[in-house]
Amino acid sequence: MFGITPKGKQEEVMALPAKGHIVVLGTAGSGKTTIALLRAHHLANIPNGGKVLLVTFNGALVEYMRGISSSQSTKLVVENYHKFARGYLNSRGKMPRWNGILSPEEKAYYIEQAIEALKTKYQTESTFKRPKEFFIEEITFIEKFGFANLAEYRETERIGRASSNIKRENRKWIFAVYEKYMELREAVGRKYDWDDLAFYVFNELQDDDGERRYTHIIVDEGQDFSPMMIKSLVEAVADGGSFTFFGDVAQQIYGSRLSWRDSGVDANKIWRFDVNYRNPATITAFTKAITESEYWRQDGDMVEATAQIAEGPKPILVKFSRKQREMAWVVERAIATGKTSSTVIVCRNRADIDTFLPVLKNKGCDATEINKDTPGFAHLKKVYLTTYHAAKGLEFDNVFIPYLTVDKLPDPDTVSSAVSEEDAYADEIKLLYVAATRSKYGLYMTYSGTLSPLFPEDSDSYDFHDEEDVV
Ligand SMILES: Nc1ncnc2c1ncn2[C@@H]1O[C@H](COP(=O)(O)OP(=O)(O)OP(=O)(O)O)[C@@H](O)[C@H]1O
Repeated sequence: MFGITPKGKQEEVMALPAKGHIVVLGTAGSGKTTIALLRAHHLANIPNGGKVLLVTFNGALVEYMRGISSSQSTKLVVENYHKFARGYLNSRGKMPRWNGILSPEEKAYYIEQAIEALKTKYQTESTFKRPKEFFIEEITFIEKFGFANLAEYRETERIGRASSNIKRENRKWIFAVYEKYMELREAVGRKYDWDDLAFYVFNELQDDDGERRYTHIIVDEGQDFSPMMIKSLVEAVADGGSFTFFGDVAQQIYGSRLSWRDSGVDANKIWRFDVNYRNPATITAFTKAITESEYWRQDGDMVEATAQIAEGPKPILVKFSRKQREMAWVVERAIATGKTSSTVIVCRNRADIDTFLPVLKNKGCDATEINKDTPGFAHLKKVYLTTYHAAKGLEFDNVFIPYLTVDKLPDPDTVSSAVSEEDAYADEIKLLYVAATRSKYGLYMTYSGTLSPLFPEDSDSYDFHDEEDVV
């Protein structure tokens, strides 16, 4: 499949027996997705073997994987976690046909109602004066861990998070809000939210002694799966089958900061992929500088690249006097590189994509936006537009990252709704890392105004230009 020969540790992982738990941690571009796909095909082709589920986080990556694997095998299913979860609960008659899962906004609403109810009941308790975001984050943590009761929640250690300094005796109040929230949502017939779906899948699987659909389950981008999501997938594997986890903690961008190590995966050895097959050494030097920022949270599971295969120019950062000029330059350059290579403009949010799309179209450029619905994204020689989040797992010859200003990165809305600024900065800087590591060749970054504090300013890992140098 797609003409790649696994090398070194990749080859060793390919040769592992088709049973038990396997954990692969790898740096960006080290072939995690590639080996996940190759291994999935290999397992699906075992004569008389069972079905294989390859599961990942975002929809764009699912499409990308389906596109590059061009598999017709009915024994291999590639989908995102939520599709698996909904499908499974549905097969057990546990998924309401309509409105089964609360949206994040609805979840916030019911949590707020729960806080209000408890505030009225316990008027002197100061915990209830904390902002709603604090409760949302804490309840989401409870859900992602799948604590069944207060005792389990109270016992757990919260490490490395600013919000971890909640006194243990106060956790009962947070748990009370959680229980009230559950009561309120049940009263309106809503069974799940996106963060506790996995908990119900896990419980359902534990009660389900029917035959398992999948003999082998492989997770790609596993760093963004909650412990409960992983537990449920492990539980979904048929007896005698295998569970393989691929992940990169440096690319954990969905804000959970929880570790796969809390999910009970039992691998006797951790495989570390440390050869970067995608980014040239010039880009790896730049992304390493990102990880040396004061905002970057170190994690012992992070794997650094020890070798690179690709070659390319040094990344550039261009400063513009005005945003219009910045946009005009990015559009012009992206159209130029898009004629001969796959090129992407990566934005912090959809609104920024919307500012680029009409300008590109006006210039006759048939740019494609990549989002969860984009079918079969491929490395076509053209211009793509995407968000930092949806770029995850993908790769392009040339990457443009515009608007790297203090008012865009970190995203002000994310910072203001986060429990602590420190946590928000630690999450947002990973977005920059993810975007920069998408490039196989060129990396062009721009800003007008004040540069984002998340950008590694004092670094010789990129070339700085004023707009006069480039226009
Ligand atoms: N053994 C190999 N030989 C040649 N090319 C390889 C090999 N392994 C991976 N590649 C190429 O390296 C690039 C990165 O691979 P892949 O997308 O699988 O990495 P990844 O670890 O999933 O990256 P990320 O986590 O950054 O998304 C791809 O273009 C892939 O084809």
